[in-house]
Amino acid sequence: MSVSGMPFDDFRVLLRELPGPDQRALVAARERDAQLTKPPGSLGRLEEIAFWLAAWSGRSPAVNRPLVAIFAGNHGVAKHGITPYPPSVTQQMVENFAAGGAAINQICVTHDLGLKIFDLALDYPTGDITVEPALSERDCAATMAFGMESIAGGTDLLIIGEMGIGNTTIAAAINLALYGGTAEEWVGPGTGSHGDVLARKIAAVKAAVEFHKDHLSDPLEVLRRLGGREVAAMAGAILAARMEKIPVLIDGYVATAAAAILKAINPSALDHCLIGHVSGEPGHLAAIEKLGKTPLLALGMRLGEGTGAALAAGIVKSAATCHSGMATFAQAGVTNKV
Ligand SMILES: Cc1cc2ncn([C@H]3O[C@H](COP(=O)(O)O)[C@@H](O)[C@H]3O)c2cc1C
Ligand SMILES: O=C(O)c1cccnc1
Repeated sequence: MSVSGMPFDDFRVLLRELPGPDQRALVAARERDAQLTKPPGSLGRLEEIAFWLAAWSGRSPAVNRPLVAIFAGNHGVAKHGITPYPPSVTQQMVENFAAGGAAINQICVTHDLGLKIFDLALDYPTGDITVEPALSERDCAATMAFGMESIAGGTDLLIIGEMGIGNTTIAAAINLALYGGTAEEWVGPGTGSHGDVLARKIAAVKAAVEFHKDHLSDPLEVLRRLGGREVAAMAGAILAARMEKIPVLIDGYVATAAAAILKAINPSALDHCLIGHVSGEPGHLAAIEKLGKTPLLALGMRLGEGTGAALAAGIVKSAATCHSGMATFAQAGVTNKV
């Protein structure tokens, strides 16, 4: 927490002074790529991914300790009947993650990814954003700091996921606050909100942005007023990864909204991130385009938990392995183009 002033001050300073890409590692990766036994460019986006890994890790592309970090939180706005499942499912799914029974567990097994779950005061839902801020500045800053600590055990590829019943409503409110448009454009079914439930979801997002409208020009205020603990922690984790030279894969609609807060403060804040997939949530593609990104996968998934980004981690691992493991023309005795 800041000793100098308000709790957000330290984050404002960090976000002003973000480290840039490592040009030496980038040049070295481009030089090696040109020697590998393939026509130039023939590995398409895999080559770009290898360069991105080099630039943002500061070394030769490698993924040896990928980590899926799932942040879980509960939301006061859920009391408005905006989602078909009760908030108790958040804790139950945290237990399911621990027991190995969720989709994300199986994807982690498939691609040999580490998995850590961070549950954030699940018995204390955030404030109801239609009538009060989700979090105090102190709570929001402390939760961002907690998210920053999530990578302390070390990783070389961070995959950001979440669990929190009601959090597609939160993500829609953040997007409406950051980008404008209408609530209808940003609200989708989430886990399956239709009919009256969907109408209440749209109404809650409208009411929340209307209630806080005089305070939304500062993205950190958008985060604390409309966000949630898992959203604040995801923003902190993405920021910490930048400071520690760890490339990041972002998952679906909710994780993208957390990332958007950082981009709104510093346009270069997500240069070390790729969007793992475009989810089935209708507003996700527009939200990704606002970040100037192109998702790696489009599989019609709409689950969260980091599942889409974890699948994309398999592609990122392949990009690193091709780059580091392929033979050069000279090594293999293959004739290069004349
Ligand atoms: C069993 C179950 C497992 C999940 N895993 C992720 N989510 C996803 O659904 C929630 C967001 O959707 P909404 O805004 O409609 O509540 C988040 O917890 C998200 O991670 C799940 C939801 C359920 C019900
Ligand atoms: O895209 C997501 O992140 C998403 C979609 C539906 C439900 N939960 C998460």
